[in-house]
Amino acid sequence: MGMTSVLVRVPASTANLGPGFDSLGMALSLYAWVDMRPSSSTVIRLHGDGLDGIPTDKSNLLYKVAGLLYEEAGLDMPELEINMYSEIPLARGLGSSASAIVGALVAANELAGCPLDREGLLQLATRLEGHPDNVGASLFGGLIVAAWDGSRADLIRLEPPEQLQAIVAIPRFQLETEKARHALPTELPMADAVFNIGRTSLLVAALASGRLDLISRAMQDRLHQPYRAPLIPGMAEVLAGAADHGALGAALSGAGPTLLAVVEKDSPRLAELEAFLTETLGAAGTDADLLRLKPDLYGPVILDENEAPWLAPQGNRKGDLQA
Ligand SMILES: Nc1ncnc2c1ncn2[C@@H]1O[C@H](COP(=O)(O)OP(=O)(O)O)[C@@H](O)[C@H]1O
Ligand SMILES: N[C@@H](CCOP(=O)(O)O)C(=O)O
Repeated sequence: MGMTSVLVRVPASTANLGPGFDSLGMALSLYAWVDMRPSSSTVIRLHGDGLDGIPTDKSNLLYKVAGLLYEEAGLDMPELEINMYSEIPLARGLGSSASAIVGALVAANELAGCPLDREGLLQLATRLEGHPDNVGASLFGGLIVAAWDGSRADLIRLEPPEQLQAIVAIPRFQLETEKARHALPTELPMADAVFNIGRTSLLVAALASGRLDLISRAMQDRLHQPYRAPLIPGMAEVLAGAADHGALGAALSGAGPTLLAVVEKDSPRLAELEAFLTETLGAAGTDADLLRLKPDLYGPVILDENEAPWLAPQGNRKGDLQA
């Protein structure tokens, strides 16, 4: 017997972490909330202005994903009342679509009496998103290393180093993941493939063993970032200079346009790094908003329905870390 209503909070994610294209991801302390309950007719409410333009009829992603969960479980889907609020900006490289997919899957799974375990949810979510890095991070929290062969995802979750935090610079324009994937070549030189295998392996080992000193070199990439850089004015300069301004490493977040700088907790150079990010992007004509975030360690969390953010006015998001 399932629950009669479910409110779930799901973290954003940053995919790739540089070289780990479609394989590495980290959950971030920026969230989406999905509430789902059976109803006499289907109603979808999107709260706040962050989800403007998203349909609220049965073509909505959340509704369709809930339907797939019921289908996978071999159950009839009831009409649903769905409410969602999100802090995760759309199409900026912070996994908004993955958080919506994971939120809808977890909520529908709870309503249906948990026919799928988390592993089953990962397989379904990866099939829907097409790559496991964002959905894996949103579903498990922390750092994830994943592989996908088109039909099966294998994933290991790692605890992020305690000292690791992040600054994201979010440009004020959208870049659909699909468009940023079309910028990629269909073939790569062998030397570039070898370069990425070395950096990805080193990055996973550095993160697993807390070798923060290696992160900057391990986050280099030749597989996707050089091809996506022309889509984001100032990106190449940010990636080249961030380590000189106090970052442990820097990468394009997911398919962009957001840029991720990994920083050490309590670093005295955060303000210097933020000024560098804003000025470098600004000089290239890219206005961006900065957030200080932590890794999210939990993935989806079921909350009491009174904790829905649409029940209370939202303040402006400033990020989690101390200035
Ligand atoms: N809550 C939601 N409901 C419906 N569709 C959503 C929701 N969140 C995201 N999406 C869809 O996902 C798209 C963004 O996904 P994508 O291009 O992969 O970028 P990202 O995942 O980096 O934000 C949006 O333009 C929208 O079509
Ligand atoms: N590995 C994918 C990640 C896309 O992430 P998103 O947050 O931009 O949806 C890619 O690099 O295309």
